[in-house]
Amino acid sequence: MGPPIFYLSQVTRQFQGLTALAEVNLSIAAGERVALIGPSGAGKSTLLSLLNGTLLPSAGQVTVLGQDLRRLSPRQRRRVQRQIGTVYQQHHLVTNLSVIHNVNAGHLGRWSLAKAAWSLLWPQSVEIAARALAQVGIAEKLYVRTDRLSGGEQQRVAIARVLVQDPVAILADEPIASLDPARAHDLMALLCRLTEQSGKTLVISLHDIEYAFQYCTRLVGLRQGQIQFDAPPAQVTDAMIHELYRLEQPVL
Ligand SMILES: Nc1ncnc2c1ncn2[C@@H]1O[C@H](COP(=O)(O)OP(=O)(O)OP(=O)(O)O)[C@@H](O)[C@H]1O
Repeated sequence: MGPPIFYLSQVTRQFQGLTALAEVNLSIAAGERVALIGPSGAGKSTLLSLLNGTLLPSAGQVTVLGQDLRRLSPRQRRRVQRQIGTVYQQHHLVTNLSVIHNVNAGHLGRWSLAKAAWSLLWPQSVEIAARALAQVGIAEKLYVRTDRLSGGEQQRVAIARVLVQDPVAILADEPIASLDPARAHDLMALLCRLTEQSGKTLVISLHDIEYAFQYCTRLVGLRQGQIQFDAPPAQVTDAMIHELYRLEQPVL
């Protein structure tokens, strides 16, 4: 097995005195499909933000593609960050622009300002955008205004934008939370297919654990900022899940 894509050693992240993650150790290799599960506030989004460098740790070390993000200049850090694509539940699309502009935003880290500006008038890299849209199953929407699409289609545009970026790893924060079960399964299957085909790594936070069991190769259970278990689905028992989501008993 090659060097890990993500490596966290004793990572703690605090927000104004609140500890969102505490002394987390985690190593994720190329091609893994890792689900982050656990109750609200467990630290799943915080962990994803550490993996893509949106947040830096308060203590400990986060290594992405062999680079310690805290030791890099902003420019070097951006170069590493471009290799990590993130799909958010709120898709962060500019909905009054056509789909192609939103997909092309995946190039922005690499394009010059002039090319980016020019692309607003004359879309560049049409073929690449069209291929990405075909991969997510909405090839015909290339020139449609983004706000004319359904929520599920907009989610696919967000994934196409990440594909154009051609990242080594895809992170997804609750990507199926607003979808009905049929569309949620469809999207999970799509994310698996896209990452499996190209050997990309997938790290995905999920509220609905059924999808984690069905589609991921590894489940990381987070509770109160700590990893409670880290195992393949076949080794995760009902008792472990029950314990993960257990409500705290109020102190009387
Ligand atoms: N920017 C922030 N400022 C202050 N506190 C934060 C910030 N981001 C997260 N937190 C806190 O850190 C803890 C972990 O939050 P996080 O969003 O990572 O959890 P989560 O497991 O993703 O929850 P959910 O499933 O509800 O999205 C929570 O107590 C949250 O309130």
